[in-house]
Amino acid sequence: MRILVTGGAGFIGSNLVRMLVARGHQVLNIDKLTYAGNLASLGEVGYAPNYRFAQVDICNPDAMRVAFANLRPEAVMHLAAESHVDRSIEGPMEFVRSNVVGTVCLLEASREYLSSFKVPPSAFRFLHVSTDEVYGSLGESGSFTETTPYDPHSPYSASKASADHFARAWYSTFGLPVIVTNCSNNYGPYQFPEKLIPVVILKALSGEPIPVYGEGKNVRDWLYVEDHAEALLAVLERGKVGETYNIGGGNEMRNIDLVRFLCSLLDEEVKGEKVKAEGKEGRSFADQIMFVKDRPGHDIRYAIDSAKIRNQLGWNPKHDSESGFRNTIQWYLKNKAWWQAILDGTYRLERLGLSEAV
Ligand SMILES: Cc1cn([C@H]2C[C@H](O)[C@@H](COP(=O)(O)OP(=O)(O)O[C@H]3O[C@H](C)C(=O)[C@H](O)[C@H]3O)O2)c(=O)[nH]c1=O
Repeated sequence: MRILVTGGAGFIGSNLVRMLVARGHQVLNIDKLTYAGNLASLGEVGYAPNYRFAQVDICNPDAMRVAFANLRPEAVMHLAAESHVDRSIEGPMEFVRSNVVGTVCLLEASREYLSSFKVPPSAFRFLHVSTDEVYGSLGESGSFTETTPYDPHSPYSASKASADHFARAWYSTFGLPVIVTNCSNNYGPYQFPEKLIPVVILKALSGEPIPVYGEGKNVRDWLYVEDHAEALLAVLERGKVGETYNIGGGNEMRNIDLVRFLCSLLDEEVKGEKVKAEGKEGRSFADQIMFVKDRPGHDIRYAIDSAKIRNQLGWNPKHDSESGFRNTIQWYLKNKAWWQAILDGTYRLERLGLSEAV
């Protein structure tokens, strides 16, 4: 398929693009390259004949017209978004602009493309990728289904909820063939070091305190990013237009249990000389855990019911928490150049197509 991916230089986007390109799809990756967009996350994919990249803001209608005309996509997979809850509390407006206005601009650009190029809706799909945070916060039991009413709490989840509503409105009102997906917490290679998993790994390795918000009792469901990418492709290929699909990893954990588990895996993976050299012999990375001020409005628990996508589309996550988290730790241990450049700020040069040596 010819697929226009938005946000393909981000964490989930780059993992998805890698998979699509490897499977032979023609991909045009549109990314504005804001702070978390990083072309280094795509590496060798950049040279594939079935991959192209354009640094484009989805809010720029002229640039989007050119992108649609160049690719003539059969599908849009919309992942471009501001995604970090803490940042949305610090500065909500960027979330409104990227997630709400950006999505509406893209819906409009898609509608205009179908009309200008006389593409029948049956030959096109718009996959809007969203989050389980739109459903709000659960108590100790229950899980979100596709019919759970929306109840977002953070500026981030409110912006995603709004975008979901706009996407569905373009289906109901204009007949744009929209499908919405809502996923749980993703983790895996190339995740920007502001989210919990890379924060834990990198703080542990640097010997700094590992911050756990509040008492660490909040519960999240963890989905390995490659399983998520597989789910998105299953929805694109076999999902029903106008429907919503929840995508969860089936790995619910309290934050503190997860952080302790990651520390125990790190103890095993970073053993021997390095640990000795840092004077940590006989100690666990868990000793670095520090409880810090809680996130305002911190949702207690997310749990997702993935029965619909499992039963109707035959998708199942392949990674359990042991294999997924171990792979992730090993990836961060092997790919220091990737994250060190982010910590140093030098990865920004990648966006300009320049190397550090220039
Ligand atoms: C960064 C950080 C986080 N936390 C806590 C806060 C959460 O309860 C949990 C995970 O936090 P994180 O910011 O990694 O992810 P969420 O706020 O759950 O949201 C994430 O998963 C959803 C589905 C999206 O849609 C978001 O885009 C994505 O960012 O760990 C800490 O305790 N310490 C830390 O240093």
